[in-house]
Amino acid sequence: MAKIDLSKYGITGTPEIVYNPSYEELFEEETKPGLTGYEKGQVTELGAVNVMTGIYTGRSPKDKFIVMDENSRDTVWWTSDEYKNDNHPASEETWKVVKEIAQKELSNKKLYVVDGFCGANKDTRMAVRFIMEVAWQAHFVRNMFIKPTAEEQENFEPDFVVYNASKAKVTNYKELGLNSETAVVFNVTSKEQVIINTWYGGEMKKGMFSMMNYFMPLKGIASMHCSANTDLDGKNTAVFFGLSGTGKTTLSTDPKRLLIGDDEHGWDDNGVFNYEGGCYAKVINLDKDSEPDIYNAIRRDALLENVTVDENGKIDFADKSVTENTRVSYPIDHIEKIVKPISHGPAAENVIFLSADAFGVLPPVSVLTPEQTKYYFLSGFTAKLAGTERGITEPTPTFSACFGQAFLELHPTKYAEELVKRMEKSGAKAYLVNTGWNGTGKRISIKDTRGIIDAILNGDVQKAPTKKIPYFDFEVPTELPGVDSGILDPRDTYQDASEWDEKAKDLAQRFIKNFAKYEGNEAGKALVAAGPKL
Ligand SMILES: Nc1ncnc2c1ncn2[C@@H]1O[C@H](COP(=O)(O)OP(=O)(O)O)[C@@H](O)[C@H]1O
Ligand SMILES: C=C(OP(=O)(O)O)C(=O)O
Ligand SMILES: [Mn+2]
Repeated sequence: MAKIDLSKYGITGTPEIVYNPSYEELFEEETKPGLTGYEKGQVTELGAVNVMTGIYTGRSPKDKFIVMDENSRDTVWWTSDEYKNDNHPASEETWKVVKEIAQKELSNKKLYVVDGFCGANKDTRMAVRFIMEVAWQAHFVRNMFIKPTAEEQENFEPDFVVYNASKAKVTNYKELGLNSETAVVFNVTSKEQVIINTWYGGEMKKGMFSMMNYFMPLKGIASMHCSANTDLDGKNTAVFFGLSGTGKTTLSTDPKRLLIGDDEHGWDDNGVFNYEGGCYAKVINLDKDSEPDIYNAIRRDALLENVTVDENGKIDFADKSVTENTRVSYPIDHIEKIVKPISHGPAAENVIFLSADAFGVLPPVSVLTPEQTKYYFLSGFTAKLAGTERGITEPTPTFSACFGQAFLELHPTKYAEELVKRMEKSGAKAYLVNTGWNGTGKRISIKDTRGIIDAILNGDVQKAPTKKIPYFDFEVPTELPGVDSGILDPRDTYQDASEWDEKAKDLAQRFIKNFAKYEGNEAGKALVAAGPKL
């Protein structure tokens, strides 16, 4: 095993480094007798280990900062009064201080170092080195990132380094211009990330996604917050955009298709490729029968987070006393039907926008025109579901540009441009699928949504009779095999269709108001006609 010297990262006095541990070693480390608190892993009845991630059980977007320097100043899409987002600027002085806090925290102790790739394509992937002091965090990144081969490991030169100092705090955060004792800070020039005072694994995973979202579009590659799969011949790719909890992982894991990836992808001249080596599924109320493949992926080497487990290792997936954002990470090969050995498929032919509409207005499926595609992609209307972000405790309607605003480092129009360019070339069709609520007050069933996805992917939706939905001018099918026809027009799910009408007008108004931020230029103004009208 290659030796590693951490003094070049300003980390000194390290008595022991567990470098690129095997799954066996990770298991030993995270369940070692004597571990206490949030470091302690518990073996469950399914063989997977469960850990508690502490106070932070979801991302903390208010604590996300990017160093503003000569490279980032004119490229990063900074938060502003006109368009608030999660790209808060940090000064170079602040960077110096937070990096020192991390170096100090990580010095003089036993550490875990894991190397992995972000991006399945050799030409454009990022080699990432994670340095941390908690064993299960090493397990998490081993699951989520692409594992180098023995030869790649020998010659591993990191392009990017992540310092995870989850046990440290930024005490003088006010004078540093930070938001709290917790900080997640990126430096796109030195290519480093520092994490302080949060243990949530998602900060490492979505952190590197944010960095891919910075570097990939600058190379002309579409960078997408989506899952992806392809047919059993590996020829007919579909991508599923959606904010957290809208169904990317659930719906892309489909025994009739080969999974490419469940969350982060690029689309270049050769097609759609995964950034990751694993999946990160929500497990709240996980049901063996409606999500059998995810359920079966929960075994030895998978890592559960914040799930309620009794002293005998029995799991209660229904319990949300810690958080609704209970999770499992597993290497992608825990799913049987996957593209191997490289998570890659040809250019997408179907592009699906998943929106979990908490208002119950959007039809379960709408066929979008090319202009509507651009409008609804930039709008990114959906609900933030409970738990994934700090402070969100119930489904909260939001406009999250490109269905992943929290991870966009460039202006949303850049992602739209790259996506549309790729879609035009492949002739991809686009659909808006509501995986959220309707007039029944309940969430649309996974069974109905799966039926809708099947109909999109096998072409039935193109043959179905359709009608137009007022205000939005959505074209919706009125009958689809395997789907309850009573839900396809959302008005039919209300006791009184005028209730839908009221809500629809309100939602249309919200779209119009939100889109104003794109109307500053001709291209944005031209799209208004594709949006809702009152
Ligand atoms: N109609 C539906 N379609 C997809 N998921 C649904 C639906 N109804 C309920 N769910 C639940 O919503 C959650 C979707 O989570 P997940 O697929 O992990 O989202 P993402 O990968 O987009 O973050 C799962 O817990 C799933 O069981
Ligand atoms: C892990 C996250 O989301 P997703 O469910 O999209 O993977 C996240 O937003 O922190
Ligand atoms: Mn997911």
